[in-house]
Amino acid sequence: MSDQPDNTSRCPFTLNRRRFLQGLGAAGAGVAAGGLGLPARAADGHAVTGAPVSTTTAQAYPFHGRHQQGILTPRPAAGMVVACDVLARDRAGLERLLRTLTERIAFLTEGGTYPERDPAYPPADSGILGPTIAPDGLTVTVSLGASLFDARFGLADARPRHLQRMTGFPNDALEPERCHGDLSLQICANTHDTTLHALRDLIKHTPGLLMVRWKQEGTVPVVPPRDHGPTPSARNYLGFRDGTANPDTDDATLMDTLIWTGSDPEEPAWTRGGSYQVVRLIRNYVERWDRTPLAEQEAVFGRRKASGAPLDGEREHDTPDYAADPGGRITPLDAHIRLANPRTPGFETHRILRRPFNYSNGVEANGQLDMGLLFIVYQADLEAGFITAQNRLNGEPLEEYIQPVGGGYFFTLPGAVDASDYLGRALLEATAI
Ligand SMILES: C=CC1=C(C)c2cc3[nH]c(cc4nc(cc5[nH]c(cc1n2)c(C)c5CCC(=O)O)C(CCC(=O)O)=C4C)c(C)c3C=C
Ligand SMILES: [Fe+2]
Repeated sequence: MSDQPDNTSRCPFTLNRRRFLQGLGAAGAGVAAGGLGLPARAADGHAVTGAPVSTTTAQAYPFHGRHQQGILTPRPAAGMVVACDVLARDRAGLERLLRTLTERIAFLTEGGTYPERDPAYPPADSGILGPTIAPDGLTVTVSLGASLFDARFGLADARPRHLQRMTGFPNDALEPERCHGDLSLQICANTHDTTLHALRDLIKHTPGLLMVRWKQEGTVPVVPPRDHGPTPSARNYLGFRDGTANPDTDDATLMDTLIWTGSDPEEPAWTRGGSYQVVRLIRNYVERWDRTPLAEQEAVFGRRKASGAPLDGEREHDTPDYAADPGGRITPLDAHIRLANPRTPGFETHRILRRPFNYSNGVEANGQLDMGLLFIVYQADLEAGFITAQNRLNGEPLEEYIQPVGGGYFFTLPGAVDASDYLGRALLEATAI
């Protein structure tokens, strides 16, 4: 017998009452639904509470390959970075963790049905996407922090050459509880729920091995499909198109030079096919920004706000010609894009691949919106890439409107090439005693 109180006499939507209303004519039912709480229906016949429909749930990125997914893969609408502490006590535990992550990510990114369990036990899955999950463009990218290469697991001699603990830059106000980590998970998908589902699955399968340290979720605004021409870059929360001047990810030779570790003979051999990941949580002071004149906003970035074009061009992908403007009359010398990439001979080796998401976390005690950029970049050499760019940007006019508050440096593991491989295998084999 149920231990719930019998509320039927007080409930306004009893079965009998529903049956009565269903017997009304269409017009009468419409009125009644609005007034009495029956599921309201839109013109296309969907109930208000029916699930929103997506056409991209079947989209899948193959998990196995030389490189992990989530780096050259186009940014989807939802992303998050989760930094974790590794709780495993020894190398066997670390191997178990890496094998489990590999096996779970392979399943989650392909999709499938969870096994049914004896109801006396917890279900196999959180169930937030139902018993069968679709891939929904999911990618999970696993990277290691410098702290994992301490004395715990005997990895110290195999640390990637440039991997180090992130240190503060002059404009930083880093919050310790939102910095660093032994391991980062970058989780991206077409919908936010798919990223959260993946995270809960990974946590459920790694008890005693992994603990979340901090997490930042983000989004990218979606645009309608276009009939012709390239899709313009998405906008950040300062209203500017962000990502325009990224290196061409279809150029495999360029990616081998700029993004994938492998060409530097000083790097440990196991790192081949990986990449350095930088994550920065950068607060945007949007109230101040929204009261700044348009001309000043455009001078801060060196680009037009509406089109994303450089100040000396007309279209988003026009190339700025700084050589023709040595004094900075058109594009100020301290404009963000001019500092970040002066486009001088030889500077190509310092280019980075940016893959940021916008974040909105709520409200500060002073009533200001806590919004910003979950800035994620990849490069083959951390010092030649992010650190060089950030040092050039120190003191830029944009700093009046932004403040980095967290993040970390990580090394993204090479991919698992087939079903017999696992993420981190080459590292563990290279350091086997
Ligand atoms: C250290 C590297 C960088 C940080 C930190 C950074 C923060 C940051 N950037 C924007 C907005 C834009 N950035 C743009 C271009 C751009 N930014 C960097 C580097 C960092 N940005 C680079 C290397 C470039 C490309 C420069 C070039 O090659 O021309 C742009 C312009 C459009 C584009 O190319 O993407 C915008 C807009 C914000 C809001 C921000 C911190 C909150
Ligand atoms: Fe930038």
